Amino acid sequence: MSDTFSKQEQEVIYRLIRARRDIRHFASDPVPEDALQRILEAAHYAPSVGFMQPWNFILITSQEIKQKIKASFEETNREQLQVLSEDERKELYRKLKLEGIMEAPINIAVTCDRNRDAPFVLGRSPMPETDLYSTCLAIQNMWLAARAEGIGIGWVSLINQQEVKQILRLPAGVELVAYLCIGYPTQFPKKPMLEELGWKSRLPLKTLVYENQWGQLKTF
Ligand SMILES: Cc1cc2c(cc1C)N(C[C@H](O)[C@H](O)[C@H](O)COP(=O)(O)O)c1[nH]c(=O)[nH]c(=O)c1N2
Repeated sequence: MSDTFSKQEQEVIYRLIRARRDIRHFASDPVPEDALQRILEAAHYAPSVGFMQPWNFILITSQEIKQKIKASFEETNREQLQVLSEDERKELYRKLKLEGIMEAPINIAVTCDRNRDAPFVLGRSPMPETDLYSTCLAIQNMWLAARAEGIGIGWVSLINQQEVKQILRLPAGVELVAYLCIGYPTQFPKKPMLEELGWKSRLPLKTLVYENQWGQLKTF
């Protein structure tokens, strides 16, 4: 295997990054086992603090468990609606579909075992949350690999974390990082749904790059 990437390969990765979407509408077609295996392997190749590899993946297909998670979503979503005060924004929020728990053929809970390799994880002590950040990197790898396979992933954080930890019987020290819905999407929209529906737009990159902020620097 060559250790350089051709122009064509480079284009593929940038196209993939832009084409990835958060998916809430799923078809009922099952996810092939070999594709799921590749997606999980992609996750497992993520970088991690001290090479800790703190993640685990809980595959959920049980209707009963999904229903319990969906109930947690519904309650949390109702609470969030109450937090919104402006009428217009509230109306828009009400229209958003923010999960596909029951429709997605597989749900995956991604966890972080904070005690793995304890007590000494190289590089974690000064920034204790780096094990959680590592787990998020694994999730992004999954998201991209799934997109390459034509499979969609939707992240659902509108759930009660403690309640879901109990439903999934996570042991002490194991944190729930993400609850994901996985399956073939009805479509991959060109833009984020929140952008399409006018909730929020993508910020211009140049407003986020602080060039020469210390004055004396000429170049980065
Ligand atoms: C940590 C975290 C948590 C959530 C999300 C994402 C991430 C990274 N997103 C998806 C989010 O709305 C989406 O990524 C952005 O709107 C941008 O859209 P694309 O992902 O580019 O399609 C998300 N979406 C949703 O419908 N319900 C949810 O609860 C969440 N929660």
